[in-house]
Amino acid sequence: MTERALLGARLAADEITSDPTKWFGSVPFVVNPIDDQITDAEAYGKTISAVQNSVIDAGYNGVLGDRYSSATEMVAYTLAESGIFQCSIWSTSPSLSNKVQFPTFFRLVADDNFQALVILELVKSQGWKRIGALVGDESYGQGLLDKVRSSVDSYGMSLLASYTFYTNDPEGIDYRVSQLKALGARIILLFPNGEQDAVLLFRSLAANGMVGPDYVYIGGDNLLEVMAATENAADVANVQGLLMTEALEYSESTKPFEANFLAKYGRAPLSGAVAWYDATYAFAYAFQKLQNDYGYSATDIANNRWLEQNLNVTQFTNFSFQGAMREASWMPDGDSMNALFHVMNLVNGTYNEVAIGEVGDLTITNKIVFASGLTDIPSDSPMMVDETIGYKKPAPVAIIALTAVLLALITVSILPLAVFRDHRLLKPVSPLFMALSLVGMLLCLLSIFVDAVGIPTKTSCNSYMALMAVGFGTVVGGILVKLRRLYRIFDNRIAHRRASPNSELLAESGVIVLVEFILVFIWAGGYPLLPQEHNDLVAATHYYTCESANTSASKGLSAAVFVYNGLLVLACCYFAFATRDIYSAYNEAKAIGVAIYNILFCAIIILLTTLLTPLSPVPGFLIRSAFVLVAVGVAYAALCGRFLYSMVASQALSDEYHAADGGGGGGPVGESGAQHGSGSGSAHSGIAPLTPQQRRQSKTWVDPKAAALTAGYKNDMFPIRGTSRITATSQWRNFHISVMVKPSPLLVIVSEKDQAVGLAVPLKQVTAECAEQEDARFTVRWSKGALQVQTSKPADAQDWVQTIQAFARGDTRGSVSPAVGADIKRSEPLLE
Ligand SMILES: NCCCC(=O)O
Repeated sequence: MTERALLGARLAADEITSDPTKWFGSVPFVVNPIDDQITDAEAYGKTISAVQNSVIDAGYNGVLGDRYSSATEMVAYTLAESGIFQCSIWSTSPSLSNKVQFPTFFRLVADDNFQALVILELVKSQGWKRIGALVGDESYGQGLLDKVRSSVDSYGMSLLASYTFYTNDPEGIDYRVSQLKALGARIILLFPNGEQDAVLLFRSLAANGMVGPDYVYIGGDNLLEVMAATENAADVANVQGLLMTEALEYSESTKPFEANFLAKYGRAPLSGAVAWYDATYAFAYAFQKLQNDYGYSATDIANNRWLEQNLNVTQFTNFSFQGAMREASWMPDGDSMNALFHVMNLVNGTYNEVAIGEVGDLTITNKIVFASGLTDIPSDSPMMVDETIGYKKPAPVAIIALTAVLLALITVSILPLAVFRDHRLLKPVSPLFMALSLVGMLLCLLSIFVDAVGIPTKTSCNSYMALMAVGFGTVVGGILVKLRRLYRIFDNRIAHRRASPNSELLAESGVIVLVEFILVFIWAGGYPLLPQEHNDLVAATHYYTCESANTSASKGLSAAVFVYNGLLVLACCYFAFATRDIYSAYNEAKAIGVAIYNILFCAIIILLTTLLTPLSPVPGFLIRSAFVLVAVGVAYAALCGRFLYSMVASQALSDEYHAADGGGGGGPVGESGAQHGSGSGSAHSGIAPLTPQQRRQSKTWVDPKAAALTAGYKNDMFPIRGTSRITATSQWRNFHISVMVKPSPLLVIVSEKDQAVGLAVPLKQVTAECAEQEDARFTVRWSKGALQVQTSKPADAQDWVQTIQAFARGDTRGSVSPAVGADIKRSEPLLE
């Protein structure tokens, strides 16, 4: 018996003893505390023996207590055979109403069926409809939960979930708390067994981020003990705004009791004291009734002679009296006729009454102050944050605007590639492959628009996947084919003999993209992506994803697409590295390397952020799209933009020159002062050079190569490497190479980049040879050097060897090959 119980009961007993005329004469009425031996559930055996030895055998006439229902049940069970009655003011489990099990138990407090309904009425008064419950495993909580569970429907509410937890399983408490959080419960009923598990529960709620303005906790009356204990202050502080129902004890009618209590003990009574006071009087009235009904004396009562009557609880409690709280009377099962409650609200460590009443008549007396410190009623559901992307939010709009600009630039770029495909600055870097890359880039950019859709559809989900896969494959496939072409021309000693024609390279790109198409068709056709709406109740977010109904197949196909494209990128990186030192007029290999390394970097960032980081949809979209834009932007600049810019700049320079020259013939020497692959030493400028047919039709046109041969002169520009004072041993660099008969037979090599760098070797010292018939390279050797010269086709190489040999002999006609003699075309560009 707690001190507050003992003080309340003793006040009543002393009053009874001090009024012998009214009560029991000289027989004193005494209340003694007996240790119920309860420390935990395992101690119930001790409780039973304590009741047997210290109550029944000791000849007590009645029992006040116990507190918690589980202990009270053990006491009542033990007392049943003896016929000794027991009254509790605190044990509220409905199970104690069972008079078969607990025939001598009665109570001066309403059972929890009433408390549960008052709690539901409180919930209803705030407009809440969704509740959750965390419940201890003992009789009290389970009883409350049973009533809540069976009554929510009639209150128009739903119990999202109820979890029973165990004091000896703290991890289980955490798990159950997190489960409730995942269900989005915001209004949560707490029915712990007692102080110990209530504190564990409070800690778990805090650890799971379930305290604060979004959450409301409502407990039953046993939370009072938890709240009262000062050692729990830190844990209790976490559940500010907590609401707690409690049997109504103190009111205007208890003022006389409070005054007497204060006068006797020098302090105000605590919760429970007045109820124990009334319970003590209940026994006095019951014994007095026994005297009246059966003629027992006070001593007979004290000696338990009345037990011979074998009274049941209905007979024993068949009276009423005006208690300190209110009139006390009982139902036939010994439960109190009174079921008045009030609701307390925890605000900054104090408890304010906010509601009072009974089932069907609960009145809100004061506004509830919630954990926010405000009286605004929190929602019973998470306030879902809209995480859909859409075309209206500022950040996605910015990305979409950038995408639109890049998309327009790339679209506009395709036209000049087609119109000026033979321009001297475009043709060497293959406008066809530029256009192919641009189409791939366009597809990637279009995927951003589709990705940004607010509410995805089956079409948008699969379109995004298809656009990204095919677009990526087209860009990277084109790069791979192009790099491999460079590699074959310059580094692969076996393959270099034959540069791949465009048709072959187009076919290779087509095969790469075809594999992407096949994967996309299998995916979209067999396991299509479907929009999935998500309401994440833990993060309180609403968003959509695209997922296949067959997760395994979808994951497999996703992995196949990633692996395939990853291998393409790795192959590109290999060829980019292998061809990094290839020199060309436009540093083409290096530019492609920059593009592919950048694509690899962006792809890795996108993959890492997509797979490893749990990003919410909008940030995920922003990162994904930003890196697609970077990848496409850099690839565009490196693979296409800079050539178009050079062409436009070159045209502007040409126009300026023509304007200054009055529009007369001739023009400036092309970019960097060198024609690119002219066959005879005459530089071409402008956008559209004359075709061979146009040249032949011109009255003034003279076959330049034939003329040059007749004149004993031949020149061109080729990549050259080897041992000499002006060449690199292994890196190809462009040089003008000339052979001439006059003024003396010479081989002259001049750097394309720096015309001050050159050398001249008498042809008599030079030997020239093609290693093999099909080789597009030829070698020139003299006493101090040996150079490899890379032409674009074997016929050119042989022609040069024959020319060098003929000029060395002083023969200016011996070099004319049948093909050259028939139609001397402008040489094919070096790199293409
Ligand atoms: N009325 C709250 C006391 C708890 C219990 O009955 O176990």
